[in-house]
Amino acid sequence: MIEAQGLTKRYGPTVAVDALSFDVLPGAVTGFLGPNGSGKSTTMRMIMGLDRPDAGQARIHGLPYGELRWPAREVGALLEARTFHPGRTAAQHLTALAAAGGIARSRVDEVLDVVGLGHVAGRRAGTYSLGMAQRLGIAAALLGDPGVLLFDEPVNGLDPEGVRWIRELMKSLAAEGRTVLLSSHLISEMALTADHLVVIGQGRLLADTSVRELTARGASLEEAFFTLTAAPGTASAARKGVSR
Ligand SMILES: Nc1ncnc2c1ncn2[C@@H]1O[C@H](COP(=O)(O)OP(=O)(O)OP(=O)(O)O)[C@@H](O)[C@H]1O
Repeated sequence: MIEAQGLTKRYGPTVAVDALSFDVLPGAVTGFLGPNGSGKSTTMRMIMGLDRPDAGQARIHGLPYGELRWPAREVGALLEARTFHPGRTAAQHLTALAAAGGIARSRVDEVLDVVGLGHVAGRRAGTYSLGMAQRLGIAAALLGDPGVLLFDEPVNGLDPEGVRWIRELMKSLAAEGRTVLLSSHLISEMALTADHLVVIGQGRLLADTSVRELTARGASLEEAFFTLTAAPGTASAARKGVSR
């Protein structure tokens, strides 16, 4: 389980995340939706202990990331693709991560197979396409077999087969009882993948509800999303005004 309580992050005058509270429960895919710049990545970074909140707290299994005993075995995240050394092979990259995280070496081959990179594991990761790099990032997230997983835009750069693969992977991870938080800009994809949604705008919570409930508010999930995120003065809000 992930808990965010009053999470707040400022960058100078910008309030990136504003008193944000939500829980992410196990056994479901929770979609994390919001317009560009609404604070999704910053929130995920605070959950993973990479950014320090100015106020509030994020906890995983009841503890801040920094207090987890074996963090790599409790939580895995894909926050950015290409966080590997380009000169290392995928197998070398994952082996180094396994050693640092106290994870058995045998997991490296297992996760390479799960993400479909087994046949190119000996190639330098710097030569990978964006889609292959995303798969390597997912392999790294899965390496410690963690119960909590965060994925920031994992379908970026993936072809249709890859997008479908991600959808099925997310669902199967949730079906195994894991906690899965997934951000994406693709609302249609979210409608197919997520069970629950946390929607934010300008760093604030706009909705914390099931996909079914939010979809029922409008003609489609996309319409419901636009209605929810339409801030005064935006093009989207103007469109709404005209239609009313
Ligand atoms: N390191 C930083 N320094 C200054 N401002 C930042 C920094 N990181 C994020 N921000 C600002 O914080 C706000 C939230 O950004 P964030 O990347 O968390 O949003 P996001 O919802 O993930 O966006 P996107 O969907 O475009 O990836 C934005 O206004 C962004 O410009």
